[in-house]
Amino acid sequence: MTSESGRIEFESVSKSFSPRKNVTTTALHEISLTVDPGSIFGVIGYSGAGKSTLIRLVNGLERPSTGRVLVDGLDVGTLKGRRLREAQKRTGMIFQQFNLLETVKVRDNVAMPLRLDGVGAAAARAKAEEVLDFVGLSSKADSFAGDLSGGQKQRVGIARALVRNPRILLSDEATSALDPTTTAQIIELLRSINREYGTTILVVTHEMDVIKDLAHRVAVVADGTVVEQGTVLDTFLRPRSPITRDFVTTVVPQGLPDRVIDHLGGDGLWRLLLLDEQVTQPLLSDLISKLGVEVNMLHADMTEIQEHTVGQMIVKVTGAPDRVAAARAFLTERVVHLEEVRP
Ligand SMILES: Nc1ncnc2c1ncn2[C@@H]1O[C@H](COP(=O)(O)OP(=O)(O)OP(=O)(O)O)[C@@H](O)[C@H]1O
Repeated sequence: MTSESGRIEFESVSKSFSPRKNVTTTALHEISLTVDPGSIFGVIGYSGAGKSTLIRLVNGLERPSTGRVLVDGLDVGTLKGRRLREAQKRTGMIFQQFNLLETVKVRDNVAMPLRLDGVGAAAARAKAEEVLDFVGLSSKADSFAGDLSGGQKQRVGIARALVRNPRILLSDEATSALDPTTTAQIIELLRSINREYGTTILVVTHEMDVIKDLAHRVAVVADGTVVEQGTVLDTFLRPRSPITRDFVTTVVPQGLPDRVIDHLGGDGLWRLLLLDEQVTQPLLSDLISKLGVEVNMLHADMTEIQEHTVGQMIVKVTGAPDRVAAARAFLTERVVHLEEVRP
């Protein structure tokens, strides 16, 4: 297997379900996406957007109605029997509800995929212990899975997903049942798997925080279609569609209360985004001293996105109309993004 393996391509993929006669649900419509080998790709959408269906197409748990899903060039939707099982070994999967056998010991849960592949008990056990060590759970190998905390169960789920050395890890809302601290630990573990093994990770989630902390690229899905895709940083800085804006707002609140906007509204009420060294500039003092305007700072925050610092300020600039226009031009030069604030 080369380090270039682990590529996933969706080529105009649609998927419909017909659970009953005369009833058809289109879960995915004309999806085209490429997930590069060794990257972490996030898919975000609300409940029912088609995320689980999308991820299940990658390991052949669902087949496209039209279009193709290629894993390292292999058209997964056409495979059957032994060839499908071989392809499925390239992908591991983790789930929101962990899907462990609760009354089975942790070590045996992890070794299970290898035992089902026909690997001998001793070799399967040795490999299970190796991956349990990687996820930091060696000490729980003899515990029953049902006796572990949620975060520990997800570590076991991850160990089980890694036991066949997959080139791709699929994560279906893997942190959605966990508290914020445990979520951060699981995200760090997934990042370390990506770093150390070059494993491609495809993660579906409804939480923009997870995208921010984990993914390199993101696609936003709504009603079975991709409404926007790009790098995570760019998506946070310049969300284009309303739904993407809504997701970004859950991490970087973008508004002021409407009452405040109504009170201050009109020209000069701006939201500024600053990137990396821009956040340490004496921006507002320069603005005041060079352009002679008044500046009222209404909101400021800072966050880390993909090893970049992103600062946000909402300001109200007042002065003569030509001075306010000059202030706008001055700021546009010095920040990465400026927009009017409206209710
Ligand atoms: N096996 C199935 N039979 C019939 N309809 C299905 C099936 N699987 C999914 N659907 C439908 O396809 C649409 C997308 O479902 P999917 O589970 O992929 O969405 P999701 O974004 O993962 O949502 P959630 O986060 O709530 O699981 C929904 O309307 C769902 O009812």
